[in-house]
Amino acid sequence: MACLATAEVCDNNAALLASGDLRVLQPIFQVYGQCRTFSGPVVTLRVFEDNVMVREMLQTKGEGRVLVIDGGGSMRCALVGGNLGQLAQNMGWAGVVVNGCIRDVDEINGCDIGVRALASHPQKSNKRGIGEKHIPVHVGGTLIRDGEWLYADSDGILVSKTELCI
Ligand SMILES: O=C([O-])CC(=O)C(=O)O
Repeated sequence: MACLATAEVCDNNAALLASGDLRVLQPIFQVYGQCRTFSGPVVTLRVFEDNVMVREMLQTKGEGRVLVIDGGGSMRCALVGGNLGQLAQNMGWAGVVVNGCIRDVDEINGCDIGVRALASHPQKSNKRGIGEKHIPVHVGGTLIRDGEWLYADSDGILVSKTELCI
C-alpha cells in the first residue's frame, strides 16, 4: 500500500463520510512506534485491565493487520509494553491501536510498527485471560468491526468499511 494521506482521503470521500462507511476517530490518541503512517485490515479485541488475550493475538501472524484493542479507556495500567511491541513487529502486525495505555514507551518507539494509545502508564495489567475477540468495539467515538480497514498517519485515524483504493 502506498502512503495514504488521511486528510486527502477525507477531502476526496465526502459521500463515504456522510454515509458512515468512512469514519474519523476522535483525536484522542498519542503517536508511538516507528511507523507514523500505517494501515491494514482490523482485528478487534475487547479487554479490561487484562492483556493475556493481547499477547495471544499478537502471537499469531499479523500479515499486515492492525490490532484494535478496546481497553475501555482505562488509565490504571498498560495493555501493551516493550515485549508485546517487539512481538507485534516480529509477527508482522502493521500496528496496534489501544483505547487504553501502553508502557515501555522508549522500547515501543523503537519497534517497526505503528502504535496509538491514549497515554502511557508504568503499571502492568492483570493476567486473567478475560476478553472477547473479533467483536464490534467502540473506540475513538466510533464503532469498529473486525475486518474493516484502518488508516493512520500524523493527522489522525480513519476506519473504512472497505479497503480504500488510492
Ligand atoms: O507483559 C505485559 O504486561 C506488557 C509488557 O510489559 C510488555 O509487553 O513488555
